[in-house]
Amino acid sequence: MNGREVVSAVLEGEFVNGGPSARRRSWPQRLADWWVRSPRVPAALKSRRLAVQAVKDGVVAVLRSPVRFVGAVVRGLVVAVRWWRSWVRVADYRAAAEQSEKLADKFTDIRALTLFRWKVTGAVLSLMAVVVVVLDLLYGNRVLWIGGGVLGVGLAVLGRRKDGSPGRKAVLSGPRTLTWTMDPQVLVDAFRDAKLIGKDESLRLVERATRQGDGWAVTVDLPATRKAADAIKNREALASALAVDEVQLIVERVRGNSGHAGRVALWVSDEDPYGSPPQRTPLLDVERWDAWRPVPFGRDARQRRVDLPLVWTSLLVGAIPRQGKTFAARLAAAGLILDPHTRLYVADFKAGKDWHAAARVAHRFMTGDESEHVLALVDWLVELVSEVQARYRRMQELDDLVCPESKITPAMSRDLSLDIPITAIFVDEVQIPLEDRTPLEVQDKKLTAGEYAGELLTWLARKGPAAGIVLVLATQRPDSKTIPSNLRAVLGSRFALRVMDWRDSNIVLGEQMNTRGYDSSRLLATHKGVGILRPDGETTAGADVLATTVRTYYMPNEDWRTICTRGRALREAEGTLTGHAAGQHDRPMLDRVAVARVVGSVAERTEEPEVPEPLASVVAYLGDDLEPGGREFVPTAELVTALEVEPTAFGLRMGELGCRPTRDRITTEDGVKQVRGYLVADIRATLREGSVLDAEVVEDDG
Ligand SMILES: Nc1ncnc2c1ncn2[C@@H]1O[C@H](COP(=O)(O)OP(=O)(O)OP(=O)(O)O)[C@@H](O)[C@H]1O
Repeated sequence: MNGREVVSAVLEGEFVNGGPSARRRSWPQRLADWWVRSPRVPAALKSRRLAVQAVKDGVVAVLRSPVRFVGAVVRGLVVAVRWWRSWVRVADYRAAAEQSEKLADKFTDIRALTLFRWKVTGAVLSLMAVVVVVLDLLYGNRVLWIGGGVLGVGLAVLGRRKDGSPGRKAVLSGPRTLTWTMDPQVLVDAFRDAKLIGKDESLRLVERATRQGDGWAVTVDLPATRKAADAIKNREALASALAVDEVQLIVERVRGNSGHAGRVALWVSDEDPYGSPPQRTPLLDVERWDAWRPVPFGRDARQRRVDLPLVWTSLLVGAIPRQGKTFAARLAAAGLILDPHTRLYVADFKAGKDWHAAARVAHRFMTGDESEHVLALVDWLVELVSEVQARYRRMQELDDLVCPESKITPAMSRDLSLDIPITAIFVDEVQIPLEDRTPLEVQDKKLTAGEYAGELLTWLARKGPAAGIVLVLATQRPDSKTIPSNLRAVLGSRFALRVMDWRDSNIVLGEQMNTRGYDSSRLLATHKGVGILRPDGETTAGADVLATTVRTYYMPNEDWRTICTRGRALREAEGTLTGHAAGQHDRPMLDRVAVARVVGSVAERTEEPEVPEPLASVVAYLGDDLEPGGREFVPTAELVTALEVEPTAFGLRMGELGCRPTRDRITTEDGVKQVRGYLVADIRATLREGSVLDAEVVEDDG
């Protein structure tokens, strides 16, 4: 099946979702809707693709039936012989005698019975032989055929595969990888082994395994009360049960009208989906791009295109060195470069060659990692803050037709007379300016250049997107000290390539993302350019998909240069080449005092005490449950598992912070139990003492 079909299969679950307009629908639409959703209508009648699949399955079933019949007969024969053996040996009587240690007493009885059963066997066989010979003489060969046929069917029925059918289980069952495509029972066993369903529970197959792209796809319904989200979370256990590497297994929820909270779509790739050579960016084939369209970013494991929306959001890229951060940030830049109506600010603190070509198109450009560069960045940010304020003032003056909300629109961004183009600022290795300790005095307040840059960036990420400012920050050090939590909380899209551990991954992707099954420290070092993308808003994978593993397109320097040259030519043609690229090296005109005042007032309001770990993780984990009316009690075991912490150290640290555990009753699958845990009211009280509750609610961007 080709790639386009794969995408449409996924979108099927996404788009049928009715908005407000879906309320008043005509009856044919409602009938169509019912048809798609009804469990009574066979899946094969719901779509052309499924019908074709059903026909193919039918043909395969017919072709395979002789082989399956012979298999069933052989199994039936084995079952029959085993049964006869245990009968003739009087196995049940013998076992009972053995158990009650009376085997010696009963030995004579058993022997007599065995002898008798042998005789019965001999007599029956002789009788059957005589009957067959006589019938054969009377009616000819036909009897043998009919007898053989009846016996074969009988044995096949006895040997058919069914739950609990007798037979030995192979200890080494060979590669399980593809068996499940033929035998759904293997899939059920895998879900059981992965503890995603109970021993007595089963799965409902929504769609049989079908070939999609370079792998197999199957959709199943979990039993009632089991959640698809848990299947996603425990993908690794499932991959182990199916005997594949976890990068080969994609588990997704099916949402919308044809999905529900317990419906899971699985896709198992034949081989490492990121093992093949990377693809080049499709932007190379286009003359120009529209910044308002999501930028082609990469492909997921199933080779579905993943696009990244940039306008109205901001992006944080984090990873350990040499994993492809700069390459990823450049992909985002490439889309904007090919739109002549965007203005670019590029600050390359990596000070390498990677960004060089952008100097030809950027309104402001610098490369270097000295203090002077950090101060220059601060100036740019001050300039942008004034610009954002000026834009809001200008938007207020515009009539409702041009500017319906206090937000930039595509038409406004392209109107040269308004002069409010989409403006993107790219800062590579943003940890360098953020950690800079050059002293600054802003409005009589002494602070470092790093702190001020952090405040300005936070202000821009918060206020800028609606005014057309796009922030793209890449960092090698995604720790909480380097990127202030206030700043992280307002960066909408995140892309985490490989990092050192799950904490760093959560810092880039958002609190608790590891417990939801997204941990970029699990990515392989050899998989360069592969990362977890948590986009802001709708992507091609659908608005409901929390995050996707993406392999970015490969855009080496030569392609990057081509795109920058093309971007320059477009700007020259449109008359939008400005600033650095146009040879104007003037320093920005700055109203530092006014900017310090607006940023300072926001910064003061948002300056909140940090919640220490592990309390911060507990708070993030509890989320809304922390509010009054949420949960009253949370077991320690649950927290320890969810946060992946060492229990003793966790208990000690929580104690130091003022949270003492208590015992309470909880209802589990095995009945009511008394367990240790924390009262949520106590956690709330501890936070309030440190007056940090509000702070963390802002910070909890997960
Ligand atoms: N999508 C991709 N496919 C294949 N290889 C890639 C991809 N993206 C990046 N790479 C490779 O990864 C290498 C490192 O990329 P990049 O320079 O972007 O890393 P970085 O994370 O920015 O490193 P540093 O932290 O040192 O700045 C590149 O040389 C490139 O060859």
